[in-house]
Amino acid sequence: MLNMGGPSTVPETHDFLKNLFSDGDLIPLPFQSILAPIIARRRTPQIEKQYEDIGGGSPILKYTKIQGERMAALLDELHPATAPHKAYVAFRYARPLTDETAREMKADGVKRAVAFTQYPQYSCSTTGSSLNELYRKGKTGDFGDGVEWSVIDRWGTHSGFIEAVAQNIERALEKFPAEHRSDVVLLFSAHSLPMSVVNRGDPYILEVSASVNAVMDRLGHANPYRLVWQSQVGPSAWMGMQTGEALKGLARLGRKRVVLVPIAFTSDHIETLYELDLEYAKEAREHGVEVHRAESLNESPVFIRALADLAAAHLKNHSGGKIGPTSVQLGLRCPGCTNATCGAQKAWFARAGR
Ligand SMILES: C=CC1=C(C)c2cc3[nH]c(cc4nc(cc5[nH]c(cc1n2)c(C)c5CCC(=O)O)C(CCC(=O)O)=C4C)c(C)c3C=C
Ligand code: FES
Ligand SMILES: [Fe+2]
Repeated sequence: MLNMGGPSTVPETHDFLKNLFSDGDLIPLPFQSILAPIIARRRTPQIEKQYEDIGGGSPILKYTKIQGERMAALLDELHPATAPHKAYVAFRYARPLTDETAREMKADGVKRAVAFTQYPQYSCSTTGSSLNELYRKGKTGDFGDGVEWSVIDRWGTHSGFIEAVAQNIERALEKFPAEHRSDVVLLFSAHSLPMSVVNRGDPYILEVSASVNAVMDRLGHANPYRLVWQSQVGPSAWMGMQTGEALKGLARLGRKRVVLVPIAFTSDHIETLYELDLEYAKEAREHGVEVHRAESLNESPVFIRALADLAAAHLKNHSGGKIGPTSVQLGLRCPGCTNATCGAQKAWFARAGR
């Protein structure tokens, strides 16, 4: 289960940020190995405070373990041919990092593995970075020899995922009086991307939009909605409109009932708990807006069932060389890609299942 991870405790914040700013697939910096520790150190106090404010750390490891254990148990029933199944976590910036997980899988003697991204929608800065890291460790044998790999690289319109999000929206809508419910604006919010990433042809904006469209179809288009973008960092241009500005704009236009919907991350993190709940919602309330947030998927049984369905269908179709070990879409690099690792990664995974 691939994801970025987060500091489980406040003192882990510095290492998390250092790993994040050292990732050239996420943030390409000149003199990266020199600049990354400097930027990380400078940013640490502010981000530590945010993790303190949300209860002393990121819950992503806790939720990923729960999701993985329950998914694996369901999979044993849904796809007994490949049982027993075991979920491992490989985070990009926090423990357990890929090399730690590789050692564990090697010690367990794993021979068949699925790289299952926990980002529903594909971006080269998120899933792409995790796959590049997995490729680097895989090709040097860190996971052991002769492991058959395949990849679940995106699933942003899977019906079980869409159903789980829709149910959480319905629960949030119930907090408004029945007579006002159909006026409530659904404000879908996803982590933004720098325009330099969008403009090289990254698929994330399209895929997040497809998720929103699928959720709205499931809800029968009963509410007006927008997709907006949050958490931009640094001075460069990022995809907009920004979530905070959108909330203020809606207030100005007299649209004072809003459900905020996190759509690109499956468990709580500082962006839901801090930015959405503490910053934006508080500010919006000051502008007279009633805001409720749809819960993150966290332990949603509908969502965990969706993960198991995805994995079962994948194991059925992508084992033993019947069809390729990855989706067709993973094979296409962004038209503007200049990162040689992306090409090598795709070629390696295309062979890894054969
Ligand atoms: C799908 C989700 C995410 C995308 C896409 C994404 C792209 C992206 N992020 C940065 C820079 C930073 N992100 C940071 C934290 C962070 N990012 C995501 C998710 C996505 N990022 C999450 C969930 C988190 C925080 C973890 C948490 O617990 O909330 C940070 C560090 C925090 C900070 O310093 O503000 C940075 C930096 C870039 C440059 C980027 C696309 C290229
Ligand atoms: S940046 Fe998208 S494939 Fe390299
Ligand atoms: Fe980010």
